[in-house]
Amino acid sequence: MDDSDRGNLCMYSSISRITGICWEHMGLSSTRKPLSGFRMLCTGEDLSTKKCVPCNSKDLRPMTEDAAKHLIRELAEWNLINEDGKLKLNRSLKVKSFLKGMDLFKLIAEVAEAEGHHPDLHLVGWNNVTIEIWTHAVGGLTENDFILASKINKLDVHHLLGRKAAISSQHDC
Ligand SMILES: C[C@H](O)[C@H](O)[C@H]1CNC2=NC(N)=NC(=O)C2=N1
Repeated sequence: MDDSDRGNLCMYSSISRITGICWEHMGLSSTRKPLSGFRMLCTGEDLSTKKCVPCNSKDLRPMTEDAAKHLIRELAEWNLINEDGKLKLNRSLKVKSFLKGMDLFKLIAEVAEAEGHHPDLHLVGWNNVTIEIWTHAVGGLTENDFILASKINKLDVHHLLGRKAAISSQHDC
């Protein structure tokens, strides 16, 4: 092991100690080399600058509830739900009209297509939108889901939302 590896090892072990969450809890592929491919445990802001990975990676597996509870703290406006043992990200918002709901879906769809990772979108009672995100390929949550949610938070959608929802979304950190 040369000096740079030793330095990386030191950095890696100190970071994993700080985060207290080993990276395999993050639902990342185990084939990534820890030293070179270590992905920092990110804040909501950092997540929006990351890119989703293809979900057909054979090593991808769902992250633990502890890891999800840690990451959700960085994600304003989103909730962690457990549906029959399956963890999902969930966000609800009111739109001004049914058509504004469709416009919101279109904006979200463009982000999802760019990431190759897709939410479940619901529009009920004409103006109630619910977004659910989980990684279908593994039946749970992976980092992809948090990245997509963080990028959705970045969308400028105030003009589409009902007054109350718009005010709360303006307080996004
Ligand atoms: C190969 C590609 O990664 C898969 O088809 C993607 C498409 N979008 C996806 N989106 C979500 N939420 N989960 C998946 O497992 C998934 N798989």
